[in-house]
Formats: sequence, structure tokens, C-alpha cells
Amino acid sequence: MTGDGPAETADKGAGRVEPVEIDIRNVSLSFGRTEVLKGIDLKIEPGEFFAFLGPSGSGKSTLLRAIAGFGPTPRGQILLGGQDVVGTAPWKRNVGMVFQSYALWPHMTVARNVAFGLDERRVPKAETAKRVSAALEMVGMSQYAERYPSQLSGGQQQRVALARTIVVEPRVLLLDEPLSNLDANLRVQMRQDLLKLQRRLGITTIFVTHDQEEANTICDRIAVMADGVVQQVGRPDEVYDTPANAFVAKFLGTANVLEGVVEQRTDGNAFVLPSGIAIPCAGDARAGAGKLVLRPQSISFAQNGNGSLTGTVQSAEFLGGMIRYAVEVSGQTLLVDEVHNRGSGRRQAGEAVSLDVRHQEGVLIHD
Ligand SMILES: Nc1ncnc2c1ncn2[C@@H]1O[C@H](COP(=O)(O)OP(=O)(O)OP(=O)(O)O)[C@@H](O)[C@H]1O
Repeated sequence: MTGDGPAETADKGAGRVEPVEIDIRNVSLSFGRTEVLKGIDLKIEPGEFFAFLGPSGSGKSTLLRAIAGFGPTPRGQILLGGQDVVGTAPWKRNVGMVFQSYALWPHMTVARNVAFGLDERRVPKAETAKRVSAALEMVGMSQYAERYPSQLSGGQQQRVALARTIVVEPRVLLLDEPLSNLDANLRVQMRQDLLKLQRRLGITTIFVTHDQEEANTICDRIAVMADGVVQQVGRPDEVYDTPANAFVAKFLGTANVLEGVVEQRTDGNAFVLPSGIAIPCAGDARAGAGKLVLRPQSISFAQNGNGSLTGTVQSAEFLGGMIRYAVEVSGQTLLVDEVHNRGSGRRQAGEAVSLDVRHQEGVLIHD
């Protein structure tokens, strides 16, 4: 750990701001002829820690930058606290943005870097000193105030970048992959520190990431994006448990997406695989072609060979606490997780197996 983490003590200036709502209405944006944001509608609640989650090129950064006022002017409306900021210059929006690259001034000390925005706003010296010291305390960097950026680790530099952003008390905090330059252990530590800081400031925050674990662990809600379109919005567990489509199911964790047909039967609905094997399915499923999403942990090996599916082990992957098997079931490959116990043997490729499906955990989708 390279810093002391955000302080838990009383505020001395870089305090809570009145949280505002971010309301994105039908926002579209093109680079030349390529439309990279396609009619985005999103409402982010005051004080919420929200993530834009999606693969590279899905439009996350472009949307974040549009909120900050960078890049081409989008079509649609972006309301911050009820006020449409589209067309307003970035420096008049009062939003704070932290980038993947910390972009600190190399010739200035940490304290001068943090004071920079206040100097620009001609804040009196005594107040600047008080606010800089409060901001550095919040990110656990007080003792590094007189160092230069080159004398700090990546994690420490990122804390300074955060202090520099929050010191001007922005209305919203926009974080563009702020942890991606840090090593794995530090990322895990920093995300908890970031969460504490966000809660303490109470500031509406958007966090852009392609890392689902990062979004799931710290954000209240996530918007999963692909191809410039919001695919689904919800709490991380909600989106994981009830993905709206196959893309979301596969992007959040590992998923089996089976092709088949939903049939309405007298004893309830069934999802029928091409082989004719039927898996009961919950809910008011629409009849016709569909897909069934099953997580690998919703399938298990039947002990006495009388499970609802039979198949053949293709391969096994050791994941530490789990072994993930690929099992061929009537022409489709199913991933099945089994808890790994020390000393327990491993199923071999070619072995015939019988599977139980916790079908109530399956989710039917029609895309
Ligand atoms: N200045 C630009 N000029 C032209 N195309 C651009 C520009 N900036 C981004 N794009 C394109 O817009 C699309 C969305 O890019 P964006 O950076 O928003 O994606 P992202 O989801 O944030 O991806 P990443 O995680 O890689 O940053 C991509 O296809 C990208 O190539």
C-alpha cells in the first residue's frame, strides 16, 4: 500500500456538496459518419455511484466526455441538477474529471498541483491552503504535500489527481478508468478508498470501466453498454441475475446461453433443446424460439446418474476454488462449475456424466 487511504476524520473545507441528478436524454454523437452514441437515455440519482461498463469501443468514454463537455457537441440533452449543459463550455459546467493518466504538472509540488484550480479561480490564499490540506487529508496524502509527482508511486499520483479534482467542489465526479494504470493489488485497495471518499463527499459519481468486478464491487448501479447503446441498467446483482440479453449475460461473468424453443405445456413451461430434451423454465415465458441463460454454478453433476441432462466431459479448467468443466450435451457445450476439494479427483475428458439443472435460476431471453 502506497498511501494511507482517505481520512475518516472531520471535514475542513473539501466537504460535502449538494448532490445533483444527471439526466441524459436521447443523446447521440457521431465521429464523421460513424455514430458512436445512439440515443442514450439514462437517469443517475443524486449521490449515486454509477458505472458505465462495457467493452472497448462501446462509447463509455465518449459519453463521459460529453457530460464533461469535451469532444463534439452531442444531440439530445444532458441535464445536471435540472440544467441542460449541452453547448456549455466545460469550465462552466463545474464537473470534476479524473483520467486514466494522472496528468499532474511535473514541475509543481503535490500541494501546488492541488491548489492549481483554486488559484485559477482566484480563491484567497488562506482559504486555498485550508482546502488543499483538507483535500489531501481526504485522499490520505497529507504527508506528501511537498513532494513532486516523479517522487510518487502511480497510486499516490492518482490520489493527488483525485484531490486536485475534488478540491474545487465540483457538482459531479467523472472517473475515466482511474485505476487501470495501477497493479492488481493496489486497484483492489484503491477501489475501496474511492468508495469511501465518494460516500463521504456524497457526490454523484460516474465511473467508466471495462472491468466488471470493479464496477460490481463499488457501484450502486451500472449501465452495460455495447455499440453505443445502453443494453441494461440496474444494480450489479440484478443485472447479473436477470440479464436482458446474451451480450449482458456473457459480459457479466460466465454464462451458458442455450438455443432452443419455449413450449407452453400443461405442467408448466419448458425450454426444449434441439435434441428434444426439455428443461422446465420459470416465469411467463413467451412460446417460440428463445435462449436460456444458465450460469455454470446453476448446473451440477448428479450423484447417481439420474440428472435431467446427460453429456460427455470435454475438458476441465482449474480455477482455484472451482473446477470448470466443459460438457457436451446434445451438440451444445455447457460450462459446469464444481467446488474443488483438496485431494478430490478430476473428471476426465470422455467421461459420461449426468447433470442436474437448478432450472429456477435460468433466465429466458428472446434476442
Ligand atoms: N476523436 C475520435 N475520432 C474518431 N473516432 C473516435 C474518437 N474518439 C473515439 N472514437 C471512436 O468512438 C468509439 C467509442 O470510443 P470510446 O472511447 O467512447 O469507447 P470506450 O467504450 O470508452 O472504449 P475504451 O474502453 O477502449 O476507452 C470507438 O469506435 C472509437 O474508435
